[in-house]
Amino acid sequence: MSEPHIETPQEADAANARPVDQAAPTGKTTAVASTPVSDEERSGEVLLVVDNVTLRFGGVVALNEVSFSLRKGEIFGLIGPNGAGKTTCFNAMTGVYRPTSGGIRFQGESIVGKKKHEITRGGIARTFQNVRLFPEMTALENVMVGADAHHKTSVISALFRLPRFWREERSGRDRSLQLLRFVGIHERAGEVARNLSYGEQRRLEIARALATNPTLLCLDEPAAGFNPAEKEDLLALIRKIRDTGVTVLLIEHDMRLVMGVTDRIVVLEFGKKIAEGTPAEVRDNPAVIAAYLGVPTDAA
Ligand SMILES: Nc1ncnc2c1ncn2[C@@H]1O[C@H](COP(=O)(O)OP(=O)(O)OP(=O)(O)O)[C@@H](O)[C@H]1O
Repeated sequence: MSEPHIETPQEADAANARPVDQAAPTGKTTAVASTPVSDEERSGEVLLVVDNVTLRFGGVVALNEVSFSLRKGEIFGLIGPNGAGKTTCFNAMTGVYRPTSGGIRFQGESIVGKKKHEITRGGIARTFQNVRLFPEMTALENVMVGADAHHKTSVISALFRLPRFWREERSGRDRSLQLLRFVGIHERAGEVARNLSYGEQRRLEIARALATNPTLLCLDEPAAGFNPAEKEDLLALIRKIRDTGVTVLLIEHDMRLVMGVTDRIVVLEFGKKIAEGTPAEVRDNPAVIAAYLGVPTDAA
């Protein structure tokens, strides 16, 4: 496999700047009748609600009145052919794009219009389709950047290296090492990110996302470029993450992987939801089979 390009967070932000404007030229989201907050949302059983979301880029309708909800503790798959709107949906949920209309609620509260860092602090973390790490920083430092999202150290405390700064620095380091161990790359803690193998980089991204202490972890094609053995290991890691109480939302092209690990799945095609259900229900759905024509339907 060719050497992967590590997109730095700065490059990523630059790439994202234009679409935000395209997605919401007026800077305002059109109000549409939203579904009321349900008892299940209030009790925390339902974690995230995507409510009738439409998102346009000029003439392209990337999401067309899409609705679904995620239950606490499940592994949820978002699938669909190329260009179906999966990444756009992630971007709307994580504050990169603002829906043209519709609502998104997390733990019963609207997150439309919130900034990316506010959404991260609120409990939604994500990884990206392309690896995005600080290539010259060590694996440990990359994870500590994620842990920093929750630090309370003031600028004064950091500048003058007050005790609070050192306490947080130490606890951030310890937790980051634990997370590297959790994803299985602790032996590479001191290595700069660009020297890690592709698979290690993808695991590092997951560790960094987990460092923000998410309630919901969104993984955008985490198995892209993996061989079958690496995919099996990734499945085990995703289950292990869920077992710690984190809800997982997974975009994935590999049908076998999606079918093997998810509790429920939503299928998008041309920005529209065409199916929702358990892996078995979705696999047998004629609309899904048609959307994936060319992909063997027994791939699962
Ligand atoms: N920034 C953008 N500007 C204009 N159109 C965009 C932009 N981002 C996405 N689109 C369009 O929106 C549609 C949905 O794209 P999106 O990337 O969300 O699909 P996807 O399901 O994630 O596809 P893939 O599996 O190929 O990553 C596509 O038609 C795409 O060309």
